[in-house]
Amino acid sequence: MSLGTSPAQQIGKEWRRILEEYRLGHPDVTVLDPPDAILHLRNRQSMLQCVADMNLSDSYGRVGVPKQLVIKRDASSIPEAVNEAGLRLPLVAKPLVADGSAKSHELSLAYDQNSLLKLEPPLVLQEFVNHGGVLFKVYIVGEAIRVVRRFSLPDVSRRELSKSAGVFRFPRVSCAAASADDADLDPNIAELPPRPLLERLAKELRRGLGLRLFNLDIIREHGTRDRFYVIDINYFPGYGKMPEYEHVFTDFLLSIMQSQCKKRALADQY
Ligand SMILES: Nc1ncnc2c1ncn2[C@@H]1O[C@H](COP(=O)(O)OP(=O)(O)OP(=O)(O)O)[C@@H](O)[C@H]1O
Ligand SMILES: [Mg+2]
Repeated sequence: MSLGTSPAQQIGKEWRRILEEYRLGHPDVTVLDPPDAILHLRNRQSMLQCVADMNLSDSYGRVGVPKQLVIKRDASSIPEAVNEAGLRLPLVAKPLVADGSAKSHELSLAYDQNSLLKLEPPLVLQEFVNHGGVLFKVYIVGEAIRVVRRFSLPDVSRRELSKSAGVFRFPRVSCAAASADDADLDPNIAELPPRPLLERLAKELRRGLGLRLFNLDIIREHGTRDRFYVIDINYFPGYGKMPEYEHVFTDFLLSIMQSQCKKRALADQY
């Protein structure tokens, strides 16, 4: 093992080598998404970079990422780093690595400067954006897009913030959160993001990430109609929760087969 490489990274490398060897040995096998592009989503900093670079803004709305900061080590440096970066409390602390393990989903909300010292790097600190307690899960399967509403963390008022202190560890919201589709929600918050905006976002992300099977968590900033933030992107999420998943997947796989057949037919002509 080379110095500076963790066992997990080493296994990851070995796994990629095996996949690459298999791909080269079996040119007829279709690779849906390349392993390197998938790995890009395993780090909460790099996962949102594509959205940040895109700076998507049109007449339908604006899509960005919450202001964030990466802390690699040393919790004692956090308060100063937060001040320098101009991040406003409360902050969501997320483990830097998002590898699907239970640990990587242990998120917390830090309300005050002192509580920042209790956090455990490596992590990403993200400004908490009030969003009316509802988030949108946007599923991408090739060209197809499906959106569902989910309950999320409630807003934190200025008054509440001034009275609160400490680190609040919160459970995995997406597991507990039932569908918010039938709930009696504020229509301004519950309204799905405009379709044309989602289509542009999905198209740019497919291209930028080089992936076809992923989902994103999007929130609408409270008090706005058209200000959106992407807070999370996952590779191959639980598609069982996506409406019409059987049809969407069948169409996706069929379209891939058809384009492969066309390519082969063209290659045979020459
Ligand atoms: N910047 C933010 N502002 C407001 N709420 C946030 C923010 N980041 C995360 N949350 C809340 O925390 C929840 C979990 O965050 P996130 O999706 O990043 O973590 P996760 O562990 O990858 O979750 P999962 O994989 O279950 O979706 C979100 O669903 C949302 O309710
Ligand atoms: Mg999420």
